[in-house]
Amino acid sequence: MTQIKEGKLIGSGSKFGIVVARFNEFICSRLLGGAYDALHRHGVADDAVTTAWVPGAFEIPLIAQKMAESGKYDAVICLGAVIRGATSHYDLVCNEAAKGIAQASLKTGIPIMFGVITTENIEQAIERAGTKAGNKGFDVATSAIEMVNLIKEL
Ligand SMILES: Nc1c(NC[C@H](O)[C@H](O)[C@H](O)CO)[nH]c(=O)[nH]c1=O
Ligand SMILES: CC(=O)[C@@H](O)COP(=O)(O)O
Repeated sequence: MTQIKEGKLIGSGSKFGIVVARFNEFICSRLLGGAYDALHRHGVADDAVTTAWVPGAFEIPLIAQKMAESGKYDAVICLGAVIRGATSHYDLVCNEAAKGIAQASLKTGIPIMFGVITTENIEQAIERAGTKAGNKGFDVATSAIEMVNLIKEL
């Protein structure tokens, strides 16, 4: 019985697109740094990574899908930070970003990783962007490498 438990964490030879939101840039720049760190530590060449900035998380799915459709990337990493405000806008942005990213990945067959943190307040976002709760950008980039290698083994 063949069992593929996980993709290897070998990034060399693979190409990655990154879509990062400018909204809450203080947080997103740190998520991006974490993603770069993970890719570099796992052997991904600097020139194998292309980063596109978008206004906010709501715009991530479109650019992520364009990157995935281009055939230039083995995986796309999406980074953003949606922090709840005083209205229901938070819920709409979170839901559409998550739904759009998932749909783009299934439509294109390319791993499009959900690295958009959705928090109740700024403190929670800071905790997940390189402090007490780690760096979600690092985590999602590592998962991207695993998914690329897993697909190669199927
Ligand atoms: N409030 C946040 C937003 N809102 C902006 C939207 O994402 C979008 O750019 C705008 O509605 C124009 O289409 N975006 C975030 O990434 N994070 C937020 O907390
Ligand atoms: C998550 C958001 O879009 C947020 O910044 C909007 O804040 P508000 O609901 O106070 O307008």
